Amino acid sequence: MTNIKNNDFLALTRQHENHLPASRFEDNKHSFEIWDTGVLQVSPIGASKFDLAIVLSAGIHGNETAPIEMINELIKEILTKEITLKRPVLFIFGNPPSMNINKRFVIENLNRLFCSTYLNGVDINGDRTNLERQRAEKLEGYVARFYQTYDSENKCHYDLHTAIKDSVHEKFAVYPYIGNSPWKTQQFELLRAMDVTTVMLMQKPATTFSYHSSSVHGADSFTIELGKVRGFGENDKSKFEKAKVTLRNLMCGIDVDKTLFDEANFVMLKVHRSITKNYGDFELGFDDQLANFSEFKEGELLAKENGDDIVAEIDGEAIVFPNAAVEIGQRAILTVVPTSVSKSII
Ligand SMILES: O=C(O)CCC(=O)N[C@@H](CCC(=O)O)C(=O)O
Ligand SMILES: [Zn+2]
Repeated sequence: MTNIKNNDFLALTRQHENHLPASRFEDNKHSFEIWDTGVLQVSPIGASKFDLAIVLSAGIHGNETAPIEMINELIKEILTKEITLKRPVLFIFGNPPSMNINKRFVIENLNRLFCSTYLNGVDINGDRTNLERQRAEKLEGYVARFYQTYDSENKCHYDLHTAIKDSVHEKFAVYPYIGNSPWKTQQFELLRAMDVTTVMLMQKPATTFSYHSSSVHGADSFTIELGKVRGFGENDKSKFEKAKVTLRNLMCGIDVDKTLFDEANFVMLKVHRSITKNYGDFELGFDDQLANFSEFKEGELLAKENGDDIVAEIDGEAIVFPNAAVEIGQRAILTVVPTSVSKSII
């Protein structure tokens, strides 16, 4: 029997924002293990070998509520036996205390603390071990435990977000840097099924959750931006339906057809550069409301700091995730340019 009241794992998580004791229960189809607040492993009963182990995370930023609500609904469908999983899934609500204050984070951006970055330096209060640093370390441990438990041939991780700004391309994915490895048609088709046809190819390592799963565990891993930041209960669920159906299918063993891949169906972009905020007076050179993927001409102003202008280096350089309020030393703008994946894809 479930010990999740009203089958609402999000409510349980938010009621216990810092800790939930580990527990286990099962029905005739699935075993459920709560590992911590916001961390739930669900596994099909009866099989011991699986072709794919799936990590689904949301709420790494607490105010990005649409994917949090979507994942909660998928969990509810399992708990109420509406659907039956074919593959084990680790569900993660990343930062429950920040969900409860409707903020991106409490002290520090959790999505800059992975790959053991939580060990480095101190936060703005001089603290080495704030809750977000502790959470990053724990989440890394849970993901490792999950992938080690199943030791499946394939691993994937979809880290679901929503963006702060409007966006020329409403839904888009970040494909973490994978060195010389090829991009995967299967993954592009899965994104397309989710209604995500704009993909940003990262060109170097990062300290994000998706890069961590990709680089440490070899998972097919993505940060996926499904729309714009809104409060709990304010999201238009119809806009997330294709993402939800695709993830439900994946969990239930229904895969996309990778032979349908055609690059013409996508907007493929590669990161041209990452502009770091180096001084406290950093300011954007454009309207704060400008949409992600707005293009600039060579020489147009992107930002100013310490008396210097930072300008577009080439025509068509487009901005993504502009944020002058980040901490000094962090990424304040990404710029992207068109690219092709045709030379390195399987
Ligand atoms: O809209 C924004 O400025 C931020 C949206 C967001 O949280 N994006 C992620 C992207 C992570 C990645 O680069 O893989 C982030 O900034 O953490
Ligand atoms: Zn986010």
